[in-house]
Amino acid sequence: MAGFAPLRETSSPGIEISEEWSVAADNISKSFTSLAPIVFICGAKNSGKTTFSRYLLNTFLPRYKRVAYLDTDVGQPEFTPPGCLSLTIIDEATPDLTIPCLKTPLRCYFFGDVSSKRDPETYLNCIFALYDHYSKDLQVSSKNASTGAADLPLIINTPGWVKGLGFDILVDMLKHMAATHVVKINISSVRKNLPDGAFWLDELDESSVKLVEMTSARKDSYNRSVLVQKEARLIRELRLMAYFRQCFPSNMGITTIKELSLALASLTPYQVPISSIKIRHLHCEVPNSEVFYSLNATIVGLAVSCADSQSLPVCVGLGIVRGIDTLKNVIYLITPVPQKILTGVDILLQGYIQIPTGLLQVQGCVSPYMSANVVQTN
Ligand SMILES: Nc1ncnc2c1ncn2[C@@H]1O[C@H](COP(=O)(O)OP(=O)(O)OP(=O)(O)O)[C@@H](O)[C@H]1O
Repeated sequence: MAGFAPLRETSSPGIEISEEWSVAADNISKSFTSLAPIVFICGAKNSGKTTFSRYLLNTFLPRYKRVAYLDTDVGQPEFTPPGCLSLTIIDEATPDLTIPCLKTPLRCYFFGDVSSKRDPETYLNCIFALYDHYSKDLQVSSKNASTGAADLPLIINTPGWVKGLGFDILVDMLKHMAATHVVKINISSVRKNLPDGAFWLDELDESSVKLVEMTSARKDSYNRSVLVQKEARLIRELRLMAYFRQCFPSNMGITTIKELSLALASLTPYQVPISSIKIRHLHCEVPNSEVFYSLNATIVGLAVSCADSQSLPVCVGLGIVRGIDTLKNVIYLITPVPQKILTGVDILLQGYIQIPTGLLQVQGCVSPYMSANVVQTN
């Protein structure tokens, strides 16, 4: 029966891989010219881009051993907390296709927002810089000595914002990147999909890119896409909590949000001398007199400036500004970033990533992040 492609159960509960998906992943992983595949995955919201990316990653790994993953979905990144854009090298399969896991990226930039809407130019600059790092430094260095072919495939997962400015951003990405395959996942609600065909090319452009059009894997008996709506805000908060959970050893027995909020509130923070860092708000201007007030009780990107002033500062992780003492000239910071890396940090990047509300309420004490006298100004 047309449209009722057989579904394969995977080891991940609830995830089924259609034959269309499995054939596509297989064909892409076997297509090898002088370069390993560079696969750009796009499509409507909740169409399954991330799930297919994870599945493709697992398909690539036995063959290539290492896969580069460029995450452009700044609201719900795969391996980093929200607000980050990153390039990660993966060398082991994702055991569960439903659960994202945190990994240390090879390179990361803190964009500081959960959508590219407010500053598409900076967003694209970060993505281009990550892609260029792959194409100029990694793709070349990964060339197989005997075959001369590059052995490091790249998967690019993209956000589900495919209309208006979101569409223009996708086109700009595709024009910058030398993708070998563009995987377009369509859903049954046609008007929500990307345009048919090679939508990123101008009329006279020629391209050798292979366009792989496929449909979302789950369908109902009327062949309509079954889209599982995600609670984006909740997912973001859980990702941030999972990130800051890393401040503690895994055997510490922190299993609830309450336990985590208490543990974070009791953790001895790092003291960062104000004189050793620059503070930069990424998306708005803060008057000098308000900088510390605006910084207090926020999540910041911990960044290291580059010798080349044109390059974007590289983000090594996130921190919670626990308090600021302007008499002692120190900022108190909670972060899972190890001290030896933290000592290289010279910029705190502030954006719109907020402390999850669940962590602000600590039973038994005044919320440590919000107490009125944390910032001393005289
Ligand atoms: N093949 C599948 N089998 C079962 N569930 C699926 C499958 N594909 C996607 N889903 C579910 O649908 C939801 C959306 O999937 P996914 O996150 O992969 O979509 P997305 O296109 O990346 O979303 P977004 O546009 O928000 O980035 C998830 O809950 C996912 O588990």
